Amino acid sequence: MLDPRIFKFEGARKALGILTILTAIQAVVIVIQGRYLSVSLSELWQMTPLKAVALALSIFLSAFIIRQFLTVAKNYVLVPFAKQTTDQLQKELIQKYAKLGPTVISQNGTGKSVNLAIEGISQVNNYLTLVLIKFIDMSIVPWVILVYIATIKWEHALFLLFIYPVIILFMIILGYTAQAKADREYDRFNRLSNHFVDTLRGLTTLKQLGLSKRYAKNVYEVSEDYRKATLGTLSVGILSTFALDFLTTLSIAVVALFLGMALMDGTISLVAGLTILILAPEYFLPIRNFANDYHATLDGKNAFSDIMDILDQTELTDNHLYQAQQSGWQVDSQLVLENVNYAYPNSDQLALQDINLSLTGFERIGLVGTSGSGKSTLLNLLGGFIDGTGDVQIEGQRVPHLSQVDWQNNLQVMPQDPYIFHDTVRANLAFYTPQATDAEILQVLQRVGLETWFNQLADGLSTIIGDGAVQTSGGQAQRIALARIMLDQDRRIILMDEPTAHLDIETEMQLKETMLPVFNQHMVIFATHRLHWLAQMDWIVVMKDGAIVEQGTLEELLANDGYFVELQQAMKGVNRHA
Ligand SMILES: Nc1ncnc2c1ncn2[C@@H]1O[C@H](COP(=O)(O)OP(=O)(O)OP(=O)(O)O)[C@@H](O)[C@H]1O
Repeated sequence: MLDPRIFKFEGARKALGILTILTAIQAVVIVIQGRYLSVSLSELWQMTPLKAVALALSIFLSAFIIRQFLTVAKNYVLVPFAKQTTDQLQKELIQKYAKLGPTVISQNGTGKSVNLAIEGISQVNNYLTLVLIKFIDMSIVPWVILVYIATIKWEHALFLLFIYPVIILFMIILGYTAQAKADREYDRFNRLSNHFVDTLRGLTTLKQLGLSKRYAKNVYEVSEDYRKATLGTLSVGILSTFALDFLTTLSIAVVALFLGMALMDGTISLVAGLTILILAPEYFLPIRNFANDYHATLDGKNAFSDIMDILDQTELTDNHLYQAQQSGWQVDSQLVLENVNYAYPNSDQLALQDINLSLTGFERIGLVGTSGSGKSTLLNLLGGFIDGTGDVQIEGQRVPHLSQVDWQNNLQVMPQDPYIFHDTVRANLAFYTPQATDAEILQVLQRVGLETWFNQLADGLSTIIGDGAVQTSGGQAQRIALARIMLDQDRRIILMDEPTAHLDIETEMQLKETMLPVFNQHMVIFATHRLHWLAQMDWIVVMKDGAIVEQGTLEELLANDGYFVELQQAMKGVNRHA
């Protein structure tokens, strides 16, 4: 019912402790309220003068007011706790995304990941605010009332005690059905989120292919699916509310019947009978409240569980094992991978198998292979975003993976679609080098050929670019990524994942001219489908189905007349038609 991981949060025990005390007081107050309402009614029924009933009435009224006051006080304790917990959860989740890296996002999908950090957090807040109080109420109030009723007439207490597990059983059955429906709804919602983000991302392609209408229909169908799943959950929620109300009302009616008979027999006084009758609905109220809100907050429970699962993922604690002996990657530095394997968590196939690679100093290494051969996975492994099994040594130091802080401090990355942050030109360029001066940034802008573009910007280096501001073309984004690399003199390893794949050949050639000098004094690992880059590489690694099938200089590979030559023919064909 409650995820025990809630108790891990700061202030949880204190808040729950205070809530428990307040609820216990409230339970006693409910009993007093019921008792004195019965006394007042019974006295009034017997025509006792109002003055004589005044004390009982005022006790009842005071209990009533205190009860309401305690409800407010409980919310006063819970709301800040829920807010603080969800704020902390949001911060931790985003930090965890940053620590776990891109793999966690690709596992969950971008839509779901974003959704968890925004909508999921508000659902968790709702869940904590609604369910916690109800849960504590349910754990305390009925039992205090039951003990009191037992002191009046144990038979009724016994009946109420027996009926309780029946209700719980009923709730569990309906709860399972609701949970299954809510899980389905939650899955659909995540699918919808991912679908929505994919559609937005691919809008240009869809428009170009004239498929946007068909895709809009697709989005409509996924939304419809989600709507139906939501209605399915709601219908179980409504059914369960109805069933619980029916069952509790029936139980109260049975109690009333027995009380009526006992009154007629004279085995119970009017005050005692009325007290039991007034307290019986109070006995069932917490479980009814809990059940009602439980269904309404199932999505919050699911979001909480998903967020906690991500937060519970083990982080690497051994990322300081490699201690750089010299300042950064040098001409004599060496990285050796021996028999390295890697499988993505959601797949039982090896995406990298038996990788043996030795990289030294400022080499330029070309990574080639058909689509899906494992080039990006190998770059991710070298970047320390994923860890495989096998033997890894940096400068002779054996490490379990490359997620080593000192190693990653050498790296610069130039992906296919460099991300332009919604920030100033200055911040976007001085990404690796926050200390860069304006003069240095301007010089680099000129070197990468962005001068004309820059001169048109309204606020110079302070102009905001990125999503929702000044947009950049694919070529401009690549130049910005290159400028980031140029500004940094310390990081000497550049990982490039088909950085020119989206560019037309003219832009690519212009960019190539700017890029080649940057390769000097760097180790460059360059995954590409474009043949003309290979002539600039010192060493070429040929991949197929996750394995390195050949490696050597271009001349050696050509002389071998093996898979590389076959691949080259195929690439030539593609490149010619590109
Ligand atoms: N996040 C992922 N989860 C599961 N499998 C994945 C994931 N990313 C890639 N793969 C699989 O791993 C294999 C290697 O993919 P990878 O992206 O490394 O190939 P690639 O050579 O870079 O392809 P491309 O040239 O098309 O970018 C493929 O079979 C791919 O389906």
